[in-house]
Amino acid sequence: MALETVAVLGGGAWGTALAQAAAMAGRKVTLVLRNPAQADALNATHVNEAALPGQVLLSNISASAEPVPADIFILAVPAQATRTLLTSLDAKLLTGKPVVLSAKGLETGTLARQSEILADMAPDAIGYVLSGPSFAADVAAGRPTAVTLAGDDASATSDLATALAGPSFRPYAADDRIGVEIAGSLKNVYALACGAVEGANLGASARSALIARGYAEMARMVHALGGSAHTLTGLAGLGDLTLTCTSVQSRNYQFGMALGAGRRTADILAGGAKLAEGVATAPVAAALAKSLDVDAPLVDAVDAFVAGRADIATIVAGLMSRPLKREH
Ligand SMILES: NC(=O)C1=CN([C@@H]2O[C@H](COP(=O)(O)OP(=O)(O)OC[C@H]3O[C@@H](n4cnc5c(N)ncnc54)[C@H](O)[C@@H]3O)[C@@H](O)[C@H]2O)C=CC1
Ligand SMILES: O=C(CO)COP(=O)(O)O
Repeated sequence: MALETVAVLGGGAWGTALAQAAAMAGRKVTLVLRNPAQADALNATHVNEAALPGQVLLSNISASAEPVPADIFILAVPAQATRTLLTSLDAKLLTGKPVVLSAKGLETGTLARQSEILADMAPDAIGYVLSGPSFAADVAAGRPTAVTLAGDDASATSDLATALAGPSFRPYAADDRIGVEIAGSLKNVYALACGAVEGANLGASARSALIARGYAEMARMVHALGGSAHTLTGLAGLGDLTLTCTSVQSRNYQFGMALGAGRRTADILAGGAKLAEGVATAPVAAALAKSLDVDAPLVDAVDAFVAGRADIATIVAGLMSRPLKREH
């Protein structure tokens, strides 16, 4: 199958960074933005000022306000917008094509993973998921980055990884889409918690405890959904969990810091906060855990905290007074 041309749908920070990665890999890339003026400006300046200010994009990237045919599609809109985006597309465009899902979140209402949304909306597309420790600014600037790319067919996934790999962007092929998607979605929820720990000055020890117990919770969820907990040892699991849960560069971590410092979710959102996927995913993850009968005290705690149903002192007291148990 030809893997020469790439259409990236979604021209925010991550879509722009993935367009740059694919261009560095030698592909001919079209970045599809919904704002025609932004597409024109990108074509004129080779900078997507709204998404990655000052970052010069390679010349084999062009922008379009209309979806174009391509050998590879990459979807890079927020998790809650993926279904809307797919609704607006002619599904025939994606028939038989690899479609790389790069959003990290679970859908409100349906509890769906991104690949479930794709299967629903474009059943003839071939779904892959890409996730791992990778800030858009790092990827776009050519700083070394490694991610997981998971798909059902091992040989086709390796070919796709090769088509997207460049000197500074290294996708590792994998086969567990469930594990990768749950890891990418839940790490944002735990990053809110870890940011809150920092915002409330609860200490680095508490943050590491959250990371480790979050990892255990993630493993229970992946197992219950039929994925492999082993996936979590990789880039999409351990890699992204540690990055997002320890870095103030993470938007989820920043949102958590604001909550931990005493601000309310509605006020932070009203203040024009950057996208923090964990805010929408926390209640969905809590509902999913409940439906699977999975014990998920941290997801439940973040859900309650973000929704303003409990303050941080009450949440910490609740978590610390749970019955003692064996670690594994
Ligand atoms: N920024 C980063 O470092 C990384 C982001 N991601 C994930 O990528 C996804 C997107 O994040 P960002 O690009 O960073 O967010 P962003 O806020 O920078 O950009 C989102 C873009 O999606 C566009 N959009 C929203 N709804 C749309 C629709 N219905 N149709 C077309 N375009 C639409 C917006 O106009 C905006 O350009 C999120 O799930 C995020 O977790 C993953 C890895 C790294
Ligand atoms: O997913 C990311 C890094 O891997 C980006 O995290 P934030 O969305 O929290 O900035």
